[in-house]
Amino acid sequence: MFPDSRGVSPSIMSEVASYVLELWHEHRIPIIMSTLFVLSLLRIYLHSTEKREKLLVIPKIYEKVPPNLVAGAEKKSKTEVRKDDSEGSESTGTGNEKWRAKDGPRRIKGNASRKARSRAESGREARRIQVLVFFSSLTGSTEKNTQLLAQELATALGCTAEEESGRTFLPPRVLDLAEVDYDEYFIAPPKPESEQTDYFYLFVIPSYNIDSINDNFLEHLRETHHDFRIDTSPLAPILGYSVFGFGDREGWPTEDEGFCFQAKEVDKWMAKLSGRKRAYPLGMGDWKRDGKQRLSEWRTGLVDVLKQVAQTGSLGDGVPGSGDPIESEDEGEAEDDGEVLEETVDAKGAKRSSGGIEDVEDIGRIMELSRADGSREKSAGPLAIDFTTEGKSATKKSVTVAIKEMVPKNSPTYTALTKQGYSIVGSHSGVKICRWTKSALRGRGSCYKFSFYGINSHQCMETTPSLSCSNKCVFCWRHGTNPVGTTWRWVVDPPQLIFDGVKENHYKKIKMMRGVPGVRAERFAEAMRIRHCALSLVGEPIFYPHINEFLGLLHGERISSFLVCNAQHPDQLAALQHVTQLYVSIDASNRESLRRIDRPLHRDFWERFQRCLDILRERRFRQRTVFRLTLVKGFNIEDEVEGYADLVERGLPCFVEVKGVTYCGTSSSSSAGLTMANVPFYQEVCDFVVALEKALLKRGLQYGIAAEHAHSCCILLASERFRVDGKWHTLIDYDKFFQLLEEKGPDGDFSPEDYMGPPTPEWATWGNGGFDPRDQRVDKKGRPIEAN
Ligand SMILES: Cc1cc2nc3c(=O)[nH]c(=O)nc-3n(C[C@H](O)[C@H](O)[C@H](O)COP(=O)(O)O)c2cc1C
Ligand code: SF4
Repeated sequence: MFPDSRGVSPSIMSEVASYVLELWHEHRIPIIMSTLFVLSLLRIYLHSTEKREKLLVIPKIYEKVPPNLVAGAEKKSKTEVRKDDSEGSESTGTGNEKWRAKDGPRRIKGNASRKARSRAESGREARRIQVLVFFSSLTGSTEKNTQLLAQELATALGCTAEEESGRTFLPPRVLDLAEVDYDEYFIAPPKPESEQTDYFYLFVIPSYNIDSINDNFLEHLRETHHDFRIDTSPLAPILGYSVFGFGDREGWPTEDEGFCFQAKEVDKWMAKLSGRKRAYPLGMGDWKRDGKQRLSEWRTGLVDVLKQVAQTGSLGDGVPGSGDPIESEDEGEAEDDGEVLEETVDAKGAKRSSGGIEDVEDIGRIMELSRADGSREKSAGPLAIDFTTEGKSATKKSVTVAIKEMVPKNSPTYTALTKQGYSIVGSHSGVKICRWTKSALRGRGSCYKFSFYGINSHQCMETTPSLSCSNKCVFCWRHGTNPVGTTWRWVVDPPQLIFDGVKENHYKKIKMMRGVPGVRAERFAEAMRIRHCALSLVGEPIFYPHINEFLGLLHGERISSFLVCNAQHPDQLAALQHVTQLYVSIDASNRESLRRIDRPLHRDFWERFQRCLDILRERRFRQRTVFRLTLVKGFNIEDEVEGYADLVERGLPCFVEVKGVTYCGTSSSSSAGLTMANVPFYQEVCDFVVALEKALLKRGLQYGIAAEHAHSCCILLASERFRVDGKWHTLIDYDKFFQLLEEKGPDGDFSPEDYMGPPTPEWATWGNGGFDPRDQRVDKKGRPIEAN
């Protein structure tokens, strides 16, 4: 071998080469790994020190998302994957760096948008709302109605095409479901043309039981919901949605038979896709009859909601179940303004109210003690007034003490009552939506007062100006949490404050129902005008020192008053001015039974009770008086018929309402030994009423069984004064009542007959069950449930 030109022999070179090759073969993996590692480090270093453009993966609409939301916003961009696909590899249109879809299955997420949405909902920035009105139409009527709807919405929301800039609302856009690309609107909200725009979806859908565009559309919604690549709520970024359906009652008389069934379907799928953003109840109208009127009511309600959304950026709170796709069978708590028997002790509540200064009753006791000590505090507040003690002691008890609030905000009583759904107004008043109001809003039946007296449950407010009571009835559903006492020793709130507060809270609670599936748009709209007030919630309304002024405020707004008192405050009863209907609870027929059932705090409870009956007798031609009997098996049914007949003879009420106690589930009443076994069967209530009627006739008293509401185990006996030409007239002419009141004043001389209404509807009379035929009660399989 000869050395090469550099003087290295070829044999040495070949040896070196084979050595290197050998080395490579032996260590190639560590070498490759180390090289890759070093390269990665180098890349990371260069990347972190590089001066880069701002990361612009966020769609322009949410451009100002704070840095901590950038990651979320990146996900948001993914929601547009399908849209991007449909647009090829074009930019998203914002001019920003586009998001490139990767190969393989893609997941479309709505949750990132939720972050952006919550920001949008915070209302911190002036944003625009784009209402999109989708419709379908085969024969054209829905299209016409939708165009008109959009124009009316534009006017009501204050936006026109010419004046769009600077407005909160952009002019609504009408979109035909036969023409739109579903992917563009129903996989994610579309990309807005301008920044700061949020969407609100409306649908006007006629139903067709033949193949139509509706089927394609519904199929798309269904598929989107079930597509594993797409989040279950990809439309969550929209502000809200609502659906109106057109149908034909002639061919499809009821919902079960298919009336507006496709609108209901759209409503259901949109609830799922939007993450429960039903902003207003599903509206339905018969195109031949009430369609236009229903659509206009629906629009009016929607405008309110849209304005609220514009103001607050959100739909506001809803009751549990709001926005759910379909109705649940649960109608909420089983309480109403009747008496409810509960089964077991609410352990928590009971514990809380048993120790320390936890109850107004305790506060009262402590005040008594402090008085006994002689340690009277000087107070700048109003004097304590004893309203319940007669004559002599009234002045004596006007002791100067520091007046406290009945239910202070920081008290366990307040917490317990609010937990049970009460809104506390001021310091001693409360309001709550009763189960019948909710039920009527959903078309599932009204309370017995609709059948007997024509009270619309969905327009009825249940309230009390005094949460305190002087009884501790065993069947009281107040979980033992309401304050009790025999005298008023608390701060007295002015009637106007209470009136404004209870109305405000009632409406607030009604509004919280608007996302609940099954709520009927027309009833929801009607519910926004209170027409009746049941003063019977919890506590004793006539305990409130300004009850007459409070009634004046109710009547001033033409709200009828049904006042229930416990027959323990004769002085207040005597001073009471006109109410639409005056109730006295008659929980037992004799002293011992009353003591056992009502557990009254007054020692002279029986005398007070009897005085109240006498007052009712005197007033029977001025007030529409009612005895309310609540039957509790084992307590006040057996062998008491004669005793009750005696009481009726003494008080001569216009009506006697007999109601079986209602079962509720939890209670402090178990301490009184009550169980479900104490709830009488409807047949037992019927038997009792028949026996009572007989006992009354035996005494020569002209009463008869006028009406029934089997659904709530309630039967009405009425004086013959309310039978005209052989027909019962238990309904009330409310307009006439207000007219008389306005003409003659709150102490005016007019009688219950003067505002007697038309005949009791046939379906409500004795033997016909009494279930409101406008409503439908169905079981889980949609089968009608017999009302009686
Ligand atoms: C063939 C046909 C089938 C229909 N099916 C239903 C139905 O199942 N339920 C319903 O409530 N209305 C039904 N309707 C009534 C329509 O929904 C109603 O007439 C609607 O106003 C039509 O709207 P359009 O003129 O925009 O197509 C049907 C009407 C037709 C002509
Ligand atoms: S009268 Fe009013 S508060 Fe009472 S149960 Fe009926 S709807 Fe409810």
